Amino acid sequence: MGMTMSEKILAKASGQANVKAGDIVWVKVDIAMMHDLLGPWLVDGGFQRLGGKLFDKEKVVVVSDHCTPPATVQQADILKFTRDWSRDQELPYYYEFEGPCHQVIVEHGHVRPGRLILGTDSHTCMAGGLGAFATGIGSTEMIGVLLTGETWLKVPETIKVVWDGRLPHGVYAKDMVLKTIKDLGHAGATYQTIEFSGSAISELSMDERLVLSNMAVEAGAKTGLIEPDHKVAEYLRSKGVTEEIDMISSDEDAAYSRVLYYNASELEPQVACPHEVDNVHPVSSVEGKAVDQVYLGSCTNGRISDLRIAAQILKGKKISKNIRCLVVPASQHIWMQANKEGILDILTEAGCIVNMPSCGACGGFTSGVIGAGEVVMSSSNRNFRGRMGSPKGEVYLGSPAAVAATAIEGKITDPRKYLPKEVMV
Ligand SMILES: CC(C)[C@H](C(=O)O)[C@@H](O)C(=O)O
Ligand code: SF4
Repeated sequence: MGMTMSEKILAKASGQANVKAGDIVWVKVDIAMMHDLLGPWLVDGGFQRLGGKLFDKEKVVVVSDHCTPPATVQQADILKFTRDWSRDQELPYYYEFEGPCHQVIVEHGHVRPGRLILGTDSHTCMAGGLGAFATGIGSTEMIGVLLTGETWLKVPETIKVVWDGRLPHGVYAKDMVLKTIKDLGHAGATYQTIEFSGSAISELSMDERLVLSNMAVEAGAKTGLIEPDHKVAEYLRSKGVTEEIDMISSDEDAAYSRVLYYNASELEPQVACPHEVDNVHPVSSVEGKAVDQVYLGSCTNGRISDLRIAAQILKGKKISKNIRCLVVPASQHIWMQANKEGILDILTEAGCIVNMPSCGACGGFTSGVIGAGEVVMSSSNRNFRGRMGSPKGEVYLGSPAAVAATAIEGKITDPRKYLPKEVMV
């Protein structure tokens, strides 16, 4: 019997030739990632009591992103603690104010195919888009990882999600993943890997693939894997990675717990409605719902291709007078690229506010929280009660194109209306 990508990565990490779903394995961790909110200030007590010595500082990456820029004194204190701790531990990889950790660790080349990456954040699974087994762990568990570089994991079963065919104009990876989560349910992949494959997945850019893996956890999955290919290899080379790339793939005869098949050409734009990420409907059934805020950003959909699509839609137009539109590039690097391409000018001329790269508005942590009764159309990944501020607010999730079209009308809008065929991507 062959092995899935998950089984292969966990076999390697546990120093065995073969493992199978259900096995409990001791694994060596390639990258331990923490962010400010669930990082040093939470782990340090236990870490110091148990010796306070990192297993390998080259393999520990810390990113301050949730409390940036700090909106309260407590957040500023957490940020200071994180910065001081990273300096005291002489960490070579501490990033601050650069954007959400998942994007930052991809851009800095920490994410590579075949690696085992554990992070104190549920969307650590995004790194699976490059073929790494990446998953979130709690801060207490992270203490053990920091001290020993090891932990145990149960090898997950894998659900294969096959998307063949060609995506229609105006339909994106976000729509694919929302549809997949609708069908799986928000807990339908609990403790399993989702492996995305098929011709529509191979066609996707790296930016778009990361959307799928990012949201795997929204169906409860441990990680969301995509087989690495030449696009991943080229991306890593462009980031200065010179070592051999592990082009890992699942064996033909690997065992899957479930296989779902989709034809991408039949997909329409999708929207996740309050207050569950699997409450997904075609945009046509929620069109016209008035919103107060539009949010284009996050580690899910704040990348350069997302900002380009929004700029195509908003160029020469104005956002509705009834709303505010927050644009948050997913990293400083993306911010600079968008600036070079004139995208930030287009968006600000349309009336959007461009905020610094951060988790702030996405999770209702710093700037951009919503009040009771307010409705948001967001390009992010979660819409549970209170996600972006008041529990009496409502969050709808859609693609960046749907978000940009909604900004123009002030109500949820089918993006295809604003994407004439010749400029659609
Ligand atoms: C703050 C943190 C617990 C959280 C996560 O783990 O995902 C956040 O990043 C989110 O997106 O909700
Ligand atoms: S989902 Fe939002 S809050 Fe969580 S890491 Fe991504 S940008 Fe930050």
